[in-house]
Amino acid sequence: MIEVIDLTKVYGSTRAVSGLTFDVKPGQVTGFLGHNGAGKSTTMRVILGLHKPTSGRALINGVRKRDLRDPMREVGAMLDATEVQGGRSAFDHLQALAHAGGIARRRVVEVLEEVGLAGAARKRIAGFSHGMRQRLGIAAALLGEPGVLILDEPVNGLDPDGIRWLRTLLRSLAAEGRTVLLSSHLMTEMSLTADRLIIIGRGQLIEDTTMAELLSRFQGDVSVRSPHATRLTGALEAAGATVRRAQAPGASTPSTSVSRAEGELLVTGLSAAAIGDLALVNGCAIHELTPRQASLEEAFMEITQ
Ligand SMILES: Nc1ncnc2c1ncn2[C@@H]1O[C@H](COP(=O)(O)OP(=O)(O)OP(=O)(O)O)[C@@H](O)[C@H]1O
Repeated sequence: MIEVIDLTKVYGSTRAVSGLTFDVKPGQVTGFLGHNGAGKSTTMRVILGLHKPTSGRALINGVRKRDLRDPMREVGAMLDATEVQGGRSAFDHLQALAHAGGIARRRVVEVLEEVGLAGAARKRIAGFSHGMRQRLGIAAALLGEPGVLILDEPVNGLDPDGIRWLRTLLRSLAAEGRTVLLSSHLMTEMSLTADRLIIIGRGQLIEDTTMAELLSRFQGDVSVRSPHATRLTGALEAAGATVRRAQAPGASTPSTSVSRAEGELLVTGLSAAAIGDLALVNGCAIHELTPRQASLEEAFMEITQ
């Protein structure tokens, strides 16, 4: 469990975080979203005791990070995978961390296997790709099998296999009852991974909700295909709908005119049922009528505008 309570962090003249309050509960993956500079990393750094709050508190399992009895077994984090010194091997790096945290050597072997770095364990980190460094950072976070995981942009640099692996891993860790907080700018991936969302802007809370609730609030559009697109467009607009012509794949500019040819229309402001009824009344054949849910990216952009 993570609790952020009325947290403010000021750097010189920059108010990075301002009166921020939220909880991150166990058993779920919680996504932490915000535009560049919104204050996500600052919040994570304060939770991890790396930066001192200007006011307010951030607690892990009810206490400040520095007051945890067995920190490596209680919280694991990856903030910036590029910070790791490159001279050592992956094994030596993790072994040093394990030694400092009183963790057995066999766990180092295990975790290297878990993150897919067993084959590169003896290689110098300096020669690692960005994705390998990310995997190493995740390995370090998992070393103590902690109940709380905090990961800042863990997906960066991972290949599609790696992204899928991480998604499965984080979901299974949450299913075991762990607390998982992760930030990412990759909205599609976030929508596949997170159950809850904390969205911040300019250091302040904008949303603290579930993924399902957020998406249900944002009406998607309805995709309509009709050989009578022009007539149908007129009828839909007269009923108050907004109609866009779907862009053909590969087209560089959106088409604003509706041709007489069969075309896909994207309609907002009317339900699929209302569109079907209007089409019937106006004698327009319908070849497809598909409600589309708003994407997390669309919802995020609308909320944070
Ligand atoms: N150590 C620091 N000293 C001074 N200003 C800082 C420091 N760390 C962050 N800031 C400032 O605080 C604000 C919040 O930055 P932060 O890195 O927390 O945002 P973020 O949401 O993580 O952004 P990004 O998505 O770009 O990583 C920014 O204006 C940033 O320039």
